[in-house]
Amino acid sequence: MPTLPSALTVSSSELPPLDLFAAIHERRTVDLAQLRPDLISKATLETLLEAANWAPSHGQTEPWRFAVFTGEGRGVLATTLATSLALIKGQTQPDPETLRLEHERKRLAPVWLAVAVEPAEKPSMPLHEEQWAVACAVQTLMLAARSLGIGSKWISNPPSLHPNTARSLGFSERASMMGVMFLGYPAGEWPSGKRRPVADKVRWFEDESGV
Ligand SMILES: Cc1cc2nc3c(=O)[nH]c(=O)nc-3n(C[C@H](O)[C@H](O)[C@H](O)COP(=O)(O)O)c2cc1C
Repeated sequence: MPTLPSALTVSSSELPPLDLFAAIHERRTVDLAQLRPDLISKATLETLLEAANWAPSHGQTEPWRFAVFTGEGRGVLATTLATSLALIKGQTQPDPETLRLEHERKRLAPVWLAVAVEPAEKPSMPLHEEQWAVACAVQTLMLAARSLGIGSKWISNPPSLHPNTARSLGFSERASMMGVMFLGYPAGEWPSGKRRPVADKVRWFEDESGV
């Protein structure tokens, strides 16, 4: 089993962590319907958040903010997202059926996270750079999760980005949402992935010899 820095010691995963390149290639977005109901321990979640906290940020602003929802706590996120959806539709409150469905959906994954960006006051950076840093943190978290056999999905639908969601979940006045995520152990095979060739996305400027 590879040695991990002490802050990243795995306390609850059943399998040895995947190495970095395997986790990169095999990280896959999983669907809610593909998850086992198994819980993810708090120690494991702390390991994943600690990994995310090592993302880079311009000016060391560390603008990533997370809210974690497990167990009954998932209901807080469900009610918040249903209310944000109602506001988007010009209603003041969610209708009971939407609320019920949202709560049901939240119970399909053992862990949900809300992801926000809180731009630093000083040094002041362009918002997009702060958002890029948060995206780095999310990817780090998803790779660490994959390494421990945990699937993930990042969702950025309108309710997850709505200002009501940020305020209701207690993020600061300066913060704005970057979506929600869920985590869970997949029930069966990992979904397979596909990418167009990287060569189509890269131009090289180099010595004629190619070295
Ligand atoms: C910034 C971001 C936002 C995303 N938002 C959604 C979303 O709202 N709904 C969704 O179904 N998938 C969303 N995804 C997941 C992508 O659909 C998924 O990453 C893509 O299909 C590639 O699959 P893979 O993650 O298994 O490689 C998002 C991914 C990223 C990076």
